[in-house]
Amino acid sequence: MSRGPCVAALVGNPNAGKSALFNALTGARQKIANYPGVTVERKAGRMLLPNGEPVELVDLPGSYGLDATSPDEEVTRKVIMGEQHGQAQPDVLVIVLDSSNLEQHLVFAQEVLELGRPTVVALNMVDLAERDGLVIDARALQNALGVPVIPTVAVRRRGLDELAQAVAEARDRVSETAPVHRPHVTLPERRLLAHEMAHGAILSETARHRIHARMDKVLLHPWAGPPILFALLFVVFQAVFSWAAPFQDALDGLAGSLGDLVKTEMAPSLLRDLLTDGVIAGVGAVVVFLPQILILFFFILTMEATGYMARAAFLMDRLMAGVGLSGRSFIPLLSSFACAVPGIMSTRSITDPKDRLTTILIAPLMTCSARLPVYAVIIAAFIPNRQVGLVGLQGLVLFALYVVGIVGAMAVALVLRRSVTRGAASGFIMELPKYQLPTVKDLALGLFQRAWVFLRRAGTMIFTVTVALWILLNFPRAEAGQDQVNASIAGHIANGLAVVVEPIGFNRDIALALIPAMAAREVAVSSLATTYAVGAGDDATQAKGLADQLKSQWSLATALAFLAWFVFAPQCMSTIAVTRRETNGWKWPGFMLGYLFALAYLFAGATYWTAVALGLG
Ligand SMILES: Nc1nc2c(ncn2[C@@H]2O[C@H](COP(=O)(O)OP(=O)(O)OP(=O)(O)O)[C@@H](O)[C@H]2O)c(=O)[nH]1
Ligand SMILES: [Mg+2]
Repeated sequence: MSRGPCVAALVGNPNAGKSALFNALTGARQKIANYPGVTVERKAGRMLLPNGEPVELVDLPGSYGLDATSPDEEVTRKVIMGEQHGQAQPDVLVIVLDSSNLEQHLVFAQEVLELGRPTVVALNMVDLAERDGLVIDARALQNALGVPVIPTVAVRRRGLDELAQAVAEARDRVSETAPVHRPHVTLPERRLLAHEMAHGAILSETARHRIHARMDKVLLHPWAGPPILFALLFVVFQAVFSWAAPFQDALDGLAGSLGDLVKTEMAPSLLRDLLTDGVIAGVGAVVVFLPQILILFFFILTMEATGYMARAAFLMDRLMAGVGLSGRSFIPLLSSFACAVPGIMSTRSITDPKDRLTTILIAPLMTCSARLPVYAVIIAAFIPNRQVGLVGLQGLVLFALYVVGIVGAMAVALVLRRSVTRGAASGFIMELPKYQLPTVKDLALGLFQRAWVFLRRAGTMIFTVTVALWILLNFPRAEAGQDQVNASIAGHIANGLAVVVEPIGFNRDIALALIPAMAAREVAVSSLATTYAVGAGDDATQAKGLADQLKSQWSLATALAFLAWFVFAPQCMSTIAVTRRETNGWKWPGFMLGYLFALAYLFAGATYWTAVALGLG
């Protein structure tokens, strides 16, 4: 028997709490959320056995069976079977069961047990079972399954020591005994057995979950459900603007006084200009949107944790089927509102390859959080902060931009499913997770992680690109009386590109911002801020903020065209890279770039000319 570090793997149905257990046992911070299909890759961490011995613990994507049909389930099967490259076969399998959903989860559990490997069972979510009025006899289940059964509550760290102890004992048995092979049974037989075992283990059941059933009746109602979802999203976008305002003003003020401080304390020099025009004006222009990002994620994380998000997927299933997608695409598309990169990765839970490809191709149309600073800067500058009836106009415009992205994605899906990714929509079965109140700790941790990601991007990529742009904007130096931006290298390039984008109403400054913004969309904001700061030179106009600069230099028609451009334009290197990885080649990322740029150009142009015709030019 090999005596390398012991390897244990967490296996089970989706949404059983595997990642929550993994985090609790290893101190990792894997994403957990209250819907199936969150984990799509294996992830290893280190946990300690009670005797202090380290064990490699592997978190796996949830699975319904070992005959893997989707790419993420394939990973689970391979790891369990020891066929995954670079991953030692687990010595111990930890089956994670949702105790309030026992019968269903016992089906896959039996299939894993039939492998005859050293196994322990974590009877997780016993708190939810109790809440729903279920009392479960872990002993009876242990006798029925023939392996140790440990009740756990991953999110409250209950039962963790006992689980670690059971893993240690199972691990010791590895070296002593040869594997016992269990008889192989068919799926219907497993279902029947699961039913019997679940009923044998459930001691009592009261009808406490009636409230939740009633909530589902309303929230999932074919007529009442969608308006509720719509209204909820509407509130979210109102909040993004109105709640963030005071915080954003404070940050804005801070950046302003920081710039003033540098200006008064340092002698005029290129370094001083780099600090004020590049770092503070440029990077600062992006950082001030942190409050908005956090408010958006507060809602997303809350909806995920409560179980409402999965209901939204259920509601959208019919609409998705209409354009040839299944409700399974909903979760990846939803994740893309945060960022298309994890969104595209989570398409691994989609079984049908064409379904999956279509979802990957339209994911960048979902409004990712990197677009928020771009939209917000333009909206704040050009859309008056007025009430229209009960709602604010700025929030309404933001909401509309999100809707245009979604409608665009659905239209593209419809076309793709009838051409390049032709095929029928596949059926959709998703178990609905239980309603839960989000824990303050998880919510705070999730927000902290988002803030960290955002600030790290600002400090690394956005900072680098902005400084590079500042250099290209400052050299060669302009002669007296000449415009510095026009004289610079960046200005020359921008003037060239401007010819191409002039027909859609874009000016030189926009052309200049679009190139560095290929790295990431927020860079458009920092680039504009830096360009205006450099262009203004040292005179009084520099005191003006970015919003005032935009207002004085752009027409409303140009601003609207710019917004339309960013709904479609594929300005994100990471998305292209992840698409290449997930589709194994350059064909589909190339296709994605082509069709999105074409749409961006078309829609920005249409917006511009319509606005001009309406007299907004
Ligand atoms: N109340 C309660 N909630 C739990 C427990 N364990 C996990 N959860 C919650 O259940 C949800 C699912 O947990 P995850 O850890 O993401 O589930 P998973 O098994 O990794 O799911 P996939 O990655 O989709 O396969 C999350 O909202 C967790 O906060 C528990 O013991 N009690
Ligand atoms: Mg998981």
